[in-house]
Amino acid sequence: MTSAPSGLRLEGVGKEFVPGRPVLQDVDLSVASGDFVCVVGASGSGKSTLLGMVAGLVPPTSGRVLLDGREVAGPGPDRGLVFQTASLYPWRTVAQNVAFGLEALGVPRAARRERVRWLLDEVGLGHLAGALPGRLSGGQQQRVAIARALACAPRVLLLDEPFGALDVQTKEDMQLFVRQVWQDVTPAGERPTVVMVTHDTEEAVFLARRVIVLSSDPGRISQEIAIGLPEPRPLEIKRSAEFLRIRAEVEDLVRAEHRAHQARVAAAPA
Ligand SMILES: Nc1ncnc2c1ncn2[C@@H]1O[C@H](COP(=O)(O)OP(=O)(O)OP(=O)(O)O)[C@@H](O)[C@H]1O
Repeated sequence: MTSAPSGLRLEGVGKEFVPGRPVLQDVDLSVASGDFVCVVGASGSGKSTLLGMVAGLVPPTSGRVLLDGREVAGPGPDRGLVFQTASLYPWRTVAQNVAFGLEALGVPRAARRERVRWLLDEVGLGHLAGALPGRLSGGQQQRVAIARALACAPRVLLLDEPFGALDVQTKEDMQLFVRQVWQDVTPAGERPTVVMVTHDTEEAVFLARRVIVLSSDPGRISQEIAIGLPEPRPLEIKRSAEFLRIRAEVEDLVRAEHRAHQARVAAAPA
């Protein structure tokens, strides 16, 4: 018996919300288990749609999404999702928010408590376990959302512009944090696969081991750039010549896609 290929695979994936007007077309992508991939591209190129398909929230019009060889047919605990706004349950404490998915899975109370405690320590918020989300800063709320997404030990962590609403310093703290989480997310040290959408090319190059650039009209993968920066990556690496070179390359690609999109919009009949 051969074992199923491990990791995430998109095979000829396309999406049309309006028939005949594809948002995404022929997307082929393989993400090895434990890899960290960032998706960048012009606004409206279909980045969130792509993530939504992996999450199982957006059914593809064509092609298929496979996780460890099994076709994704809907949301599941093997994929954790975090959006730009933390969307925590305001009436539940921090610990209760993190425990939500574990309750839904019927994990016994003692095991739940232990897992939640471990996760809150991991995200540096153990002291706020009993607080309501309204008391937390934006960065803290995103940490809780990430802890909640990790609670069921997902195979894949899907991040959709998770730090887009944060100030620059908090954002950098969160970038270091998410890389740390990626490195030691379970007591066993197992690494989740991370797929993150961001508008911020510096963030993409700092975080990812591979950056995927989407083209527009329809969205397709136009480039895949391996980020060969050394590990671990301190913030200072952002000032290195190699980092700046890769960042400029990614920025040029995204800018070219954006301009091509604008030119097509301008040329389209009114
Ligand atoms: N549920 C939906 N129904 C109809 N059209 C949709 C739906 N979701 C997305 N779209 C359209 O699909 C296109 C791609 O949207 P998507 O949000 O995936 O792009 P994006 O690259 O994430 O954009 P941004 O960078 O601005 O967040 C847009 O034209 C959007 O209007």
